[in-house]
Amino acid sequence: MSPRLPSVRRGERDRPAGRLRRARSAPAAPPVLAACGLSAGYGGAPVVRDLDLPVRAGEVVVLLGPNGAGKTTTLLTLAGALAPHSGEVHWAGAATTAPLHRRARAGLSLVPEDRSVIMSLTVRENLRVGRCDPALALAAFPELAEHLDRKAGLLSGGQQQMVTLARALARRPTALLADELSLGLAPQLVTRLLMAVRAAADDGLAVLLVEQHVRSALTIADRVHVLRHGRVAWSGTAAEAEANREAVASAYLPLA
Ligand SMILES: Nc1ncnc2c1ncn2[C@@H]1O[C@H](COP(=O)(O)OP(=O)(O)OP(=O)(O)O)[C@@H](O)[C@H]1O
Repeated sequence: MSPRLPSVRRGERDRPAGRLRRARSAPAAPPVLAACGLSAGYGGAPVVRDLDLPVRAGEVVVLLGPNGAGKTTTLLTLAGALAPHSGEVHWAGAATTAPLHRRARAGLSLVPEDRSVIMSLTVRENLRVGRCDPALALAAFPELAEHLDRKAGLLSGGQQQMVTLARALARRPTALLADELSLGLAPQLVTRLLMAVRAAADDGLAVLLVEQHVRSALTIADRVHVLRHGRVAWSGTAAEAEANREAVASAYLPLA
């Protein structure tokens, strides 16, 4: 999918950014999850290098970048699905090498790029999988209530993604890592999913979001990192990203 560049003109405020993003004035808390000098990849050569990326309780950090920049690799390494080549992942203030299932038990929720609903199960059954509290899932997405007895395979892509996200949120995680929630979805659904993520962050969840849908992601982001060729090419607050759209967009351009 082609990246959607942040091309909104200043002053064009047809999105609910101001309402979705909470005011942040408190001093920075220690991160729940952090990449510290992290390099990672597949086999010998690292795909991402020297990443420093803290994610704090109550904030949404968005990782942007062109195809192949290393966003998913970063997410998988932070989640414990990939071992770092060098550097460390810190969880709750200490370095961790725990695998994904142990990080999940400790409060990390990963929403991978492929919607992980079980198609042959009903929505109700999906919402009971993996220490999930169905009542919490329905609190996040009340619109799923009318589909509880439908097989997940019969839902639309957006509804399936709601089930995936509802389940992830209903495990009461302390950190949520989500890869391309918006992939292939209509803008209205993207907004709905991102609003649920923002609400969870406002309740204290630490969120790292990989997104191609830049404009939507900026509506809920607190901080933004742009990856290019496995390195951070640009970092700043969401307000700075909005004010420096050219700098952010240039990370998507091919090298001269
Ligand atoms: N399982 C794998 N084995 C080997 N190389 C991989 C594997 N997965 C990804 N890569 C390579 O690592 C690089 C970064 O991929 P990654 O998926 O992290 O990028 P991305 O920024 O998430 O891209 P996209 O936006 O296209 O999903 C790419 O060159 C990709 O081909």
